[in-house]
Amino acid sequence: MAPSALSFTDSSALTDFVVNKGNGVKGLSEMGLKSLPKQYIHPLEERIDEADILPQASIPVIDMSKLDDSEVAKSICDAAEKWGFFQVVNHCVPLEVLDRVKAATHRFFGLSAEEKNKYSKELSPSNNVRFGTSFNTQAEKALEWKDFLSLFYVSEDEASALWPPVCKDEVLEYMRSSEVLIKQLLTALMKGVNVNEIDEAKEKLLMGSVRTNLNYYPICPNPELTVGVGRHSDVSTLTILLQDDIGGLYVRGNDGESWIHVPPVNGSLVINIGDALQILSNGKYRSVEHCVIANGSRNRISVPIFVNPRPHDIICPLPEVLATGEKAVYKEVLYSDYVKHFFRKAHDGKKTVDFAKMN
Ligand SMILES: COc1cc(/C=C/C(=O)SCCNC(=O)CCNC(=O)[C@H](O)C(C)(C)COP(=O)(O)OP(=O)(O)OC[C@H]2O[C@@H](n3cnc4c(N)ncnc43)[C@H](O)[C@@H]2OP(=O)(O)O)ccc1O
Ligand SMILES: O=C(O)CCC(=O)C(=O)O
Ligand SMILES: [Fe+2]
Repeated sequence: MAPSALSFTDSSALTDFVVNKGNGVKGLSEMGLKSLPKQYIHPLEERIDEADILPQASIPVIDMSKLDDSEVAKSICDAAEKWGFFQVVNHCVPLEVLDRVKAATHRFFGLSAEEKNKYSKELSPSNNVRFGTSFNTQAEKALEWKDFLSLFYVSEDEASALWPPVCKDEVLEYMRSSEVLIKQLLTALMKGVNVNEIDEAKEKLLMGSVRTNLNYYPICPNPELTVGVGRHSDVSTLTILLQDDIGGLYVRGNDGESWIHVPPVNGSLVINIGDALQILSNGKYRSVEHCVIANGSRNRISVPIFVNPRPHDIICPLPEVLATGEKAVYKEVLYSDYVKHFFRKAHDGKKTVDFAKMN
């Protein structure tokens, strides 16, 4: 039997229900809590202050149907330099594929806690398939109001055998259908840093591994006191993010203080530069801090595809970028060390990239 909200005055009972038993924050939300458990209350400085939101500002929306026009490639590079974020419309990923993966995400989170918990860190048949809640519950001072399923693609065989049957086909279809878009974006971005041809080695370095997360942000009793996802930058090369029609993703403005909302645009995908591309481009392209607020009236989902180097790749500024005599800002780092560093701490804004800074 599920415990009542009152029994959560004991912190270990809450951890047991949410984390160990696999109920997640969805389980908490569905208990109809009237107030947010204290474990989810974030300090004021970690929540978005309304006064810092720039209502008039917006990240660029780029029409991919005009990709042959050199101005479009230029606008992709400009957006990656200036904002680190943009949305694409009229891209080549079929809208039905996006609808199917959104439905599959709802199906996965609609499973019982017991079913979802079969993919928890402790019980999952593979390290590459993980259901969890918040980000790193061991390292965090305050928990985040989000459950997730993380699927690191290794092979068709592993995905077929070990990914949850209720969503695996749809996630694989979404991943496969995004490949052309990913190559189009990387081709444009590489031209902007004097890499005119992406050979096999470069392709592996830029997009040799892919992780897809399914995120679920259930209705929250006091959304203003917590966060859905805390301030962070992605550690990917780039991220292709599918969001539903609810909104709540905010991107840091160029002044380092303000926040800009990323409004849901029907059929669009949000693209953001990750730390790996910031490092490879020696800082020309920016991985920008972002966060997600919690919602008091609707359950939100999002489905990011993180396009990454392979775990055993060494990342550092590309020779083509340094050919002009520019000094390297980042040193050589083993990509899996970089990712482990990110996963082992709580979200802390843009601090992860310091791990790769030249001393
Ligand atoms: C969940 O909320 C999130 C997630 C994010 C993610 C943003 C991204 O940009 S994800 C893209 C990251 N890139 C890759 O995954 C590709 C490269 N992969 C690797 O290098 C490896 O697969 C590895 C991730 C390092 C795992 O290698 P492995 O040998 O299996 O190492 P472990 O010792 O098992 O794990 C290391 C460390 O990381 C933790 N961890 C592993 N996978 C996940 C996961 N999917 N989610 C969370 N944490 C994970 C694992 O627990 C280990 O920590 P310990 O403390 O247990 O040692 C953005 C925002 C969000 O809110
Ligand atoms: O849910 C979103 O809109 C963004 C989630 C995110 O930033 C992430 O999973 O890295
Ligand atoms: Fe992110």
